[in-house]
Amino acid sequence: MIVFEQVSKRYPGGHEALSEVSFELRHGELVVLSGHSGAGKSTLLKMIPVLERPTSGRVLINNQDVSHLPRAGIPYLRRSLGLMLQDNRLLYDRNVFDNIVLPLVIGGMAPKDAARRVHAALERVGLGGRDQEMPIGLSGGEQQRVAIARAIVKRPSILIADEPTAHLDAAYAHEIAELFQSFKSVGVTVIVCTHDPALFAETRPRRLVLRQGHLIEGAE
Ligand SMILES: Nc1ncnc2c1ncn2[C@@H]1O[C@H](COP(=O)(O)OP(=O)(O)OP(=O)(O)O)[C@@H](O)[C@H]1O
Repeated sequence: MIVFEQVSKRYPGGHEALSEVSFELRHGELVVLSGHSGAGKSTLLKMIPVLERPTSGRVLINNQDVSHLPRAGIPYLRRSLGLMLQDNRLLYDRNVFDNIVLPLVIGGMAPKDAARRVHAALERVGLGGRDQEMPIGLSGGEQQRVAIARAIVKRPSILIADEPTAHLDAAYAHEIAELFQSFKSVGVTVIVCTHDPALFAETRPRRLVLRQGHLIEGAE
C-alpha cells in the first residue's frame, strides 16, 4: 500500500537527505520511524502527501506513483491521508469543533454529517463533549488529541504523525502512544516518527530507522 523504491532526496544546495530508501508497508501496519536529528525522517514523511518529491526513485501509494503526480491530483491524494505534521498547529482563535470540522468543510461535506463525524472523532480520542472549548484551555496532551481528531475525522486509510508526543510529559506521551496503537485494530496504516520509539513498543510495531539518510533497519 505504501512503497518506497530507491528514493533519494537532495535539497537544492544541500547534501543528500535520503539515499536510496526502499521499503514496503502493508495495509493496517503500525510503523515507528526513528533516527537522529537530521537523519531524514521528516523528509521521508513529506514524500507521502507530496509536500516534497524525490530527486530519484518512486513512491507508490495504493499502486499510484505519487512522486510524479501532477499538482492537480494532490488534493485528491491528501483526502485519503490523515496528517499530523510539525507545522500543522491548531487554530487558537477557534474552538475545538471548528478546528476539527475544517477539513470536512473544505471537502464540501454537509454540515449535519460533518458535525456527526466531529463528535465521533472526539469520542475516539477521549474528548467527547469538549467540542465548544477553546484549545488554549486544554492541556498539552488534550491539544494533541484534538490534532489527532482533526487528522482522523476524514477517516483516512493512512495516518502520518511527525513527533506527536514531543513536548508532552511522560504520562501524556504514553496516552497518545496508546491511542496511535489502537488505530491498528481498525485497519488504519499508521506511520509515527518519534525520538522515543520505546513509547510505542507495546504492540511490537515495525521499526524503520534512518541514519544520515540511509535506512539502516526495517527495509524488510
Ligand atoms: N527544505 C529544506 N531545504 C534544505 N535542506 C533541508 C530542507 N529540509 C530538510 N533539510 C535537510 O535535510 C536533512 C534531513 O532533514 P529532516 O528534517 O528530514 O530530518 P529529521 O530526521 O526529520 O530531523 P529532526 O529530527 O531534527 O526533525 C537535514 O540535513 C536538513 O537540514
